[in-house]
Amino acid sequence: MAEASVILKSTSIPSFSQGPNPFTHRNTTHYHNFRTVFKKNGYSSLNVCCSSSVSTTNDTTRTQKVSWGCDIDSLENASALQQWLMNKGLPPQKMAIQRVDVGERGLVALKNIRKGEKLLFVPPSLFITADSEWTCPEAGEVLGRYNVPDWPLLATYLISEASCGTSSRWNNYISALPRQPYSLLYWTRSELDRYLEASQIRERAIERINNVTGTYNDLKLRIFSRYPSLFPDEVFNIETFKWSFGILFSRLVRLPSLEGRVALVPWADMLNHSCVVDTFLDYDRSSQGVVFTTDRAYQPGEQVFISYGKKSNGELLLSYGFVPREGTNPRDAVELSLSIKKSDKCYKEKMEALEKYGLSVSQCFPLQISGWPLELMAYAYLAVSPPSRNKQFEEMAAAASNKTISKKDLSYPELEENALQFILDTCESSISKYSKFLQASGSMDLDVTNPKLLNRKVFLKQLAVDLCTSEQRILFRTQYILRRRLRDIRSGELKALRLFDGFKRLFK
Ligand SMILES: C[S@@+](CC[C@H](N)C(=O)[O-])C[C@H]1O[C@@H](n2cnc3c(N)ncnc32)[C@H](O)[C@@H]1O
Repeated sequence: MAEASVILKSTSIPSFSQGPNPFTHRNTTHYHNFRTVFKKNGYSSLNVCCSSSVSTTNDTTRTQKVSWGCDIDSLENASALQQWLMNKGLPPQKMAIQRVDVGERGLVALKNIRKGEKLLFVPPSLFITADSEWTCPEAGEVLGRYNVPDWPLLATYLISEASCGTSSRWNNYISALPRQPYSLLYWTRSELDRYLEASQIRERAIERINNVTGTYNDLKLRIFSRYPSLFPDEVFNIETFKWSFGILFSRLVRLPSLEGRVALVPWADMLNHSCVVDTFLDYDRSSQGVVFTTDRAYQPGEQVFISYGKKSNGELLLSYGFVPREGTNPRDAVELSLSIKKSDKCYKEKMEALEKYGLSVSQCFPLQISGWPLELMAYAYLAVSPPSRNKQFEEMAAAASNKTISKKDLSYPELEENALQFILDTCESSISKYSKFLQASGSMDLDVTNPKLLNRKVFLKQLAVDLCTSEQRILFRTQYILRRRLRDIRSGELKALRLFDGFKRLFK
């Protein structure tokens, strides 16, 4: 099964458009306690309870107080969901929703499951897609007239259905969704600045929050404000949009066998992620349902996992709100931001060359424990190139871009040492930012008097500490490799110099 397609995909939503954005994990038992404390103390920044007076067809329930979703580990709502799904055509399952160590609730094997077995078989009548029927059809018609793309449409649909309470056919599903999905969408700007200052994920989170806010503002301006009786502020507001986008980021599935269509697939979305598992959800034409094929055997009582895709810890935190335990994610990566110095004599020429290939003077490249991409080295060559190299600027910029098929494996032996030193310097300055945060984190936020706030801070800080520790680990490894390579180059040069001196003396 093609990986990119089957992941529970995330998307950045630059106002009404969607750009896929890949994702992975494993054992995160240690978060469980934090989450439990966090929830038990009742913190919820998103108290999405609305009591709105809306007079649309079929809307008496909208006038009642509606609570959206449930506590993340609520089994009561989950078993009602399971029962409802069975009544609506979900075939008998070899798994059941249970409380689990990794991921709060998950699907646990009831019987022996073989490797290579197909599971789930969720029929299309149970998917939520952009074509699903609206309990309030007038609202659906309006969005249809405005050609709202899938993501904002589904976000609005979820809110609309949630506000319809028991009149919605999805009531059981929505009641079992988490009231507050744990993604970075729910972090405030000051929390992002405080806890994720060292990590590039902070920028991604800010961008995502801005995209969600921009999408909501756009919908409000163009549609909601024109039809206030269909889309009242009390129901369709930024808080509820953050909730619905949080649900989409953490649960929406892209189905490659249905031309990459996106859908919420109840039941399938109770599966948690593992980095060591290599199986994804997809639509199976022969059985006409969403399935996945196990890549290992499970015994009764064991939690069954899928993969959300090959994602770094930062990407998992961004969309899913968890960080795998250190060293367990082989796809983990950290973004290193390289920049051309303003004082560079060829700053303008280099900038122009980069812009030609869709890059900028400040560019991020992913480092992994196993190494760095060729594009990063090409960028470093450009950054350290003297003016005499200006004929090669374009070639370097092209190789630094992943948008071209030009030769990437550039070799400029005379520039190599400077290029590696440039990457090392950037890497070390990034390491020191992480060290500063990790050292300060021990004493951070102990002064909070409000216990609910304290729990939230402890929880978010722990996530940030775990993320920063894993990202710093990759940087340390990169630092080690760079230092070794530089030492080899320098000792090779030294040898050559000694040899040259020896020859000189001989000829004298
Ligand atoms: C598709 S849902 C899976 C079902 C979810 N556990 C539930 O109870 O609704 C994705 C969410 O599950 C949790 N999750 C999934 N895999 C996890 C893992 N390996 N460790 C911790 N949490 C995980 C995260 O909260 C994530 O946002």
